[in-house]
Amino acid sequence: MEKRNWRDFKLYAITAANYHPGRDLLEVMEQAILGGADIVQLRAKDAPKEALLRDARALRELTARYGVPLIVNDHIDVALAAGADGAHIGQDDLPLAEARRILGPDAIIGISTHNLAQALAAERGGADYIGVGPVYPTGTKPGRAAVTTAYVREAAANVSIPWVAIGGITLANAGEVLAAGATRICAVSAIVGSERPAEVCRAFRAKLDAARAGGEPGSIAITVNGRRERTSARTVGALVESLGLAGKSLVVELNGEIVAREAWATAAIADGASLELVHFVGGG
Ligand SMILES: Cc1ncc(COP(=O)(O)OP(=O)(O)O)c(N)n1
Ligand SMILES: Cc1ncsc1CCOP(=O)(O)O
Ligand SMILES: [Mg+2]
Repeated sequence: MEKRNWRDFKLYAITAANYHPGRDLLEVMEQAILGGADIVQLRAKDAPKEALLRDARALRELTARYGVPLIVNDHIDVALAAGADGAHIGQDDLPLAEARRILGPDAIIGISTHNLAQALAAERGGADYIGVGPVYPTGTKPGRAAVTTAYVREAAANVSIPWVAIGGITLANAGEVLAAGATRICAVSAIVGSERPAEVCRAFRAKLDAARAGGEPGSIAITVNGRRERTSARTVGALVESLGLAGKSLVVELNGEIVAREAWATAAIADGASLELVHFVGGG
């Protein structure tokens, strides 16, 4: 998969099958991607290796279809075997230099950090991105002390590689995390534990976009009715919603083809897409 622009990610979704019993992992993660998650991590702490590899391969296929990077948590061997884009390691996992040696120079390697000294060490050591957290206490990693938004502020002021705030982040407190200087958010339970992961992701994206409006990382360039615009929407439905046209009498043409209303929710918009939106006003 192409690594182009992966650094522009804004919304990082991590798997956790325990939060969606009875629902398929791929279905949940596809919903997250359709809602605007632009990087996906496979994290399954207790899964046997065989099951982990099976899920990694299935997620590889799914994420490649949407051009979304796939990261595997902890297991460098599974990341390699599944052809993932990279791996995420923690302070107690395989050292960064070893992970880099195994995965190679092009792999995306992320590291968890809990204070600024760790963040600066990760930066010096050649990490591609840093996790900053847990910002709040979270049932996904019970017993871990929260670093609070104080560390988010420190990261915002001092870290120059991409970094993502993680831990206990929900739609209710995301504003506080963004106000502390985060421009990227990672969530597990808030996304995959929701009945409607796509809606939650869209709402996170709206907050991320509102916090840093205009040509920000994660947005794509599209043409709408002849005008060049940037958007974080990845489907026709999300675009229509973001333009305040949901529920209106509308015909949508995507790259010269009319998109049936039933297909709006899944019709993907890629960078460079051209759309015509014809809105019928009044009538009768
Ligand atoms: C994006 C991101 N940030 C932090 C973590 C946590 O990694 P780690 O500290 O190794 O803990 P486990 O996830 O392995 O329990 C992460 N996975 N992803
Ligand atoms: C994996 C991880 N690392 C730090 S906090 C965390 C869990 C985040 O999960 P949630 O978004 O459900 O709080
Ligand atoms: Mg780990």
